[in-house]
Amino acid sequence: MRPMPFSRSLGSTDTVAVTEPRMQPEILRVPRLELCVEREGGKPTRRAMVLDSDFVRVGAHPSNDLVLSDRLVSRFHCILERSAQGFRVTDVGSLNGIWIGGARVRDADIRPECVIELGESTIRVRDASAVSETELPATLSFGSLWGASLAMRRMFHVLQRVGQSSSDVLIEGENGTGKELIATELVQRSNRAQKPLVIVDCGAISPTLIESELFGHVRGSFTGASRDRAGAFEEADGGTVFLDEIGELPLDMQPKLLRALASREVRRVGESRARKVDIRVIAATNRRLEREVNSGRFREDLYYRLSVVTVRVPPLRERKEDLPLLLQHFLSDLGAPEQISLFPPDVMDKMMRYDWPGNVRELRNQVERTVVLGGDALLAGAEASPTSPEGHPGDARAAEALGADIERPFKEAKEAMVDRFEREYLVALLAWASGNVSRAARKAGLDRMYLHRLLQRHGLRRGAALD
Ligand SMILES: Nc1ncnc2c1ncn2[C@@H]1O[C@H](COP(=O)(O)OP(=O)(O)OP(=O)(O)O)[C@@H](O)[C@H]1O
Repeated sequence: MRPMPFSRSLGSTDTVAVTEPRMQPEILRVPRLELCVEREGGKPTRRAMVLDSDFVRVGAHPSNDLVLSDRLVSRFHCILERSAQGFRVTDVGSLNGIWIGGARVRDADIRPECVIELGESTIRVRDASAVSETELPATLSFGSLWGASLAMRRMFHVLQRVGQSSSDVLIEGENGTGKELIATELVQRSNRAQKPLVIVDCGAISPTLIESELFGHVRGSFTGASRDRAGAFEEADGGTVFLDEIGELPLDMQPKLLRALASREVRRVGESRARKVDIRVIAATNRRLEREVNSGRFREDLYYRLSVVTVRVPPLRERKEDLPLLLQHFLSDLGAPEQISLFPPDVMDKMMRYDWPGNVRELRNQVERTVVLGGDALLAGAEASPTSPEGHPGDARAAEALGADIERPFKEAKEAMVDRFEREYLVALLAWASGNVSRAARKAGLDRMYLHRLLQRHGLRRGAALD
């Protein structure tokens, strides 16, 4: 697909007109901040680091970018990152908090000369000679991922480098920001592209089954284990395991995963023999794992192991300049580029003002909905909150299309309609997820076991499903 011409603004320092992806690298001027530690653990000090990457982790643990030796600073205390407004500091669940100007703040936009207090340490934020120059490839896409914002283009740059390496990767980002798409693109660029990619949704598998899903089991090792079965790690041998929603992994499974990652060996449930596996692990989460570590829900050592290479995907509300390009992309994908006329300037204005809590997935759905149902659908979607009880004007038309049969008693007609709906929904859902029930359950927001039962009821899946 080729995006239509549009222009993007990178802020006051830099406005560039973009017509289509160009091959020449481009010099981007990126504002920088300097972080000066003026007090550390109660003692005066003077050390500085320049913040010209997209985020910096601050805390007492050695894996942070800025490590503070202070007994009152948490292992993972706060994050300083670029935002649409400039820079932001966010407390990631520290015990003693972050303080600015005598007030405890959870997150705040920061400016040069702002002083952040944590424990018995202080960091002064300074302007680091205004800007740094970064050479970025002048591309607006990374495979099927599109983005024109500075944040996305910097991420594409990082992804290009990560794609060429074989290291494990952690992808962090809110729901619908494209984490799975990134994982797929990374796999396609790696020398494991022709080897299996096994996706495990740690959030959709019951805690009692997750060990078997990951590492396999031998017959009789638990009720329902009627035959030997290889787990995801063995199935992916030579290829990649994508551990989605890694933040949901039960605490008691975490040391086992850590051992498998460190040794590249797995033991099936009920078996003492270790089996060697050659895998690359890509993990994704919509949680701030630092916060999970601080609250004891995620093991520090596993986080440390997973986060060696971290890619952070910014939420769509932080990069609204991506909207026109994404819109063009989705319209082209739908084979309806001319439907851009459904998005006149007043609609674009509303889209720009909307926060997109469901991120790019929500945008994609809204665009599809608008193309199918007409302009009203998107206006309503962008104005009402996603949980708005008012519904969309298009719903009336959609209900009519359901064809309610008044020749039958209400109860019977309703049951028949629900039945038809369930079946159609499940068929489409399974097709979308290429038969992968975990993925399907996650997309539909259903418990995996419940989805299995539904599939069985509609004759869409044979057998007891899990074994
Ligand atoms: N930058 C992008 N360019 C084009 N399409 C995108 C982009 N980001 C996300 N999408 C689309 O948005 C939808 C959601 O993406 P994806 O499933 O990868 O998100 P996710 O972060 O893994 O979500 P979740 O955490 O809910 O599983 C997909 O249809 C994907 O193709």
